[in-house]
Amino acid sequence: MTTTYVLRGPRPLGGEPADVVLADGVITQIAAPGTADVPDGSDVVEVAADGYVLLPGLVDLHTHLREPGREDAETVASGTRAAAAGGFTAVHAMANTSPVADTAGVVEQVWRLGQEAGWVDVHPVGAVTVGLGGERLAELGAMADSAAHVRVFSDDGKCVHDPILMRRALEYVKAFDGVVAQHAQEPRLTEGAQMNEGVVSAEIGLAGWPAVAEEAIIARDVLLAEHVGSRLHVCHLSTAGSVEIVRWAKGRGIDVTAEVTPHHLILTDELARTYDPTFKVNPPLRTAADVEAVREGLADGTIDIVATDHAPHTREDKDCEWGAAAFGMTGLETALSVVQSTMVDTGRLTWSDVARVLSANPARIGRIDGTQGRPVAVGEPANLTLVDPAATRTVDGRAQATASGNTPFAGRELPGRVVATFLRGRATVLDGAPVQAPTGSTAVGGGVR
Ligand SMILES: NC(=O)N[C@@H](CC(=O)O)C(=O)O
Ligand SMILES: [Zn+2]
Ligand SMILES: [Zn+2]
Repeated sequence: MTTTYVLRGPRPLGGEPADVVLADGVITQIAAPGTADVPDGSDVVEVAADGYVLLPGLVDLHTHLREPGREDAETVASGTRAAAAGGFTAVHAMANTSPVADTAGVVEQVWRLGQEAGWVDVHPVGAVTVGLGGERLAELGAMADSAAHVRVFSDDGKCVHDPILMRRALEYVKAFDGVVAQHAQEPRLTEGAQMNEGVVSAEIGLAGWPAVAEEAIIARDVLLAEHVGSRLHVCHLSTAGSVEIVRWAKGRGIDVTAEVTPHHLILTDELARTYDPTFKVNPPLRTAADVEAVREGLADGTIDIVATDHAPHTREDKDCEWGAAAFGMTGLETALSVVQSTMVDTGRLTWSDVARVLSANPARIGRIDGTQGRPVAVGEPANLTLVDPAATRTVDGRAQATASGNTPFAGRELPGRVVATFLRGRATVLDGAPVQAPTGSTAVGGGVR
């Protein structure tokens, strides 16, 4: 018999308090506090949730799980456990593994590993080009038709810079309502780049990565998407100019969506002065004016989602001098807190907006909105996250569930704590801690069927 959970008094989407009952994988009751009928004779767990906010399970469109190939940095099991701890019930796993996820075989392997781990639904992203080489289109159709039902395609880590290939990819994915998620980085303008190009890079003498290297690709790609009538997603947008281009493109009716990472909502290139490679990331941390622009873009809907770009790296790849260190920072376990701190506690987003940018919209863009990113309503799958917004915590990299310690928030105090996460009614996190590895899940592949 499965456990029935009775959540006492949480505020769904930050609204009025209610009792919420989860049974047999779905939400079976939403009732006035104290009035929910508790079924007799079943295995019932009551969760005191006064003052907590109940959100739909979070969905990440951009996670690096590193398996296959770099299991020393993260595995599907460790990364998805971290995801559950951060309040997620689904993640899209980026294709820059080794081997690259550019065939039906590799995406099915990642999808199966996700099912076996059972922490969240894992939806593999397929590579756009063979081996992320930027020269030949991968077998997008075979990945789409595979058991993994791939709908998101990306060479993330690398930019699809050849305009002919980008055009063909955009045309190709239309056949199965897929999307190309572009890592927008003009390679020639960023050769040797180590950080944002600006006042700080000039002062400390690190090679700069200019905003125009991102903006030029986004401008090109929205025009290509318009030309071929396809769907484009912009990964980890980071500059004020990029926000303006996406705003213009949407105004023109172009089918473009965009994401911002938690770190680009809060951190700036001033942190490079520490020469601590924890702050080395692609795209680089930008200026305070850019941070303000991405917050504004997220608040006004120009930016559709927050995606973590969780990029775990081993100690060897990060504990070295800045120039030699890998690009990337972890994010699954701090994302919601950063969004609360920068957007909710500042009055720029409501909790209902948070549900939109961290659950409904990413599920829709990834075409998994049949099962994830659903409303908190009776009859819906019980994919839920219970958050205590009044809690504060000091981030301890070593105490996290991810196998890698490269969090940029170590030692920082952040608001909010994920108290519980439910995947189809089964608790993956309770009392703020991942619950013993669940045995397999009933995850279905992504995409519309
Ligand atoms: N964000 C990063 O700095 N690194 C990512 C690649 C990427 O997202 O471009 C990684 O795979 O490590
Ligand atoms: Zn990227
Ligand atoms: Zn990435």
